Amino acid sequence: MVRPVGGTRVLPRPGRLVPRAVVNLTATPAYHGRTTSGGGESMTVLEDIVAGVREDLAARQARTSLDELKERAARVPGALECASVLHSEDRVAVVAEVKRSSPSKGSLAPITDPAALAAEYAAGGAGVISVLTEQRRFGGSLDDLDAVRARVDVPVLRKDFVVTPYQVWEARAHGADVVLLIVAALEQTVLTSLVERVHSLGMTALVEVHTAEEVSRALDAGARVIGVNARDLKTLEVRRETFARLAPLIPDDVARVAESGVRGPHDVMEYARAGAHAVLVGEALVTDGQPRRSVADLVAAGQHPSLWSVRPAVQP
Ligand SMILES: O=P(O)(O)OC[C@@H](O)[C@@H](O)c1c[nH]c2ccccc12
Repeated sequence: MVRPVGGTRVLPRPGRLVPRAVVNLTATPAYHGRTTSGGGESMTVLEDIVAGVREDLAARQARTSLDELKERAARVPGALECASVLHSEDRVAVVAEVKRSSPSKGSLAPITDPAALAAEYAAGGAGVISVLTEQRRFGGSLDDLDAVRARVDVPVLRKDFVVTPYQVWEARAHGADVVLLIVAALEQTVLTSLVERVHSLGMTALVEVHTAEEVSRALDAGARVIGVNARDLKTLEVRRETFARLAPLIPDDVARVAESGVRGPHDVMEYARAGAHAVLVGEALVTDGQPRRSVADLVAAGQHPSLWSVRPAVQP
């Protein structure tokens, strides 16, 4: 096994307070189910996004060699441990996302200062900050990741369409602690080797699933943290019941993250009752104009005593 680069830091407490981020409420609906880009053939949204990601990746690889990335990764502080945050038995962790736009809604918020927004999230009690780095459809970048990493002390998730080990090294070189891997975008052998690569660099893989079959693939690949995305990546519709359907297939020693569709505290409690250890929230936090308070409300909902006195072990 490869040793974690730079060792593992002890998780510090959430970061300092900064002025509230300014966010904008405009959203441009831009629904895409199937597209015809990418050579004229009909592609799913996921395939289309991955094709763009591969092009952008080729450009970065031409600029920065893997060896340079590895040197950079060796110089940054080691990845933060986040199993305890994402797998607590007495609270639901809130993973708060820096997300400018999405394929389903178009522009959500300009987010001119992602670090300030992340600091607000951390001040509100977010356990992890998720940063979209995909550029074409989500308006993110590695610069956003750098800015957020430099500002907050809580674990940071690189949210992108990771299909090569180069992107995993890139995540580490830019200070990420957690890397998203989407089962639907990866062949099983590639998924398994990417999970191993993420773990060998001391980071945590958040392995995203949409179906029962993908849950088994995630478990076979060695996932310790599984995210059930309620948004169907083909149709882009949110179906919150997907989490309750798939959660019983995920054993208790694996952290269950409910992704997408959290509108407020009520949804956090619903996901918690269905067995979520964490929730991942983007749109609701970037569009409501008071990110610190909104995160704090979600955190409070996830610690509600009624959840922990009644929460049953999830039965298969
Ligand atoms: O904005 P929402 O509905 O709160 O969803 C957040 C998050 O789940 C979503 O951004 C997401 C989940 N998986 C992804 C994979 C790629 C890009 C984005 C995502």
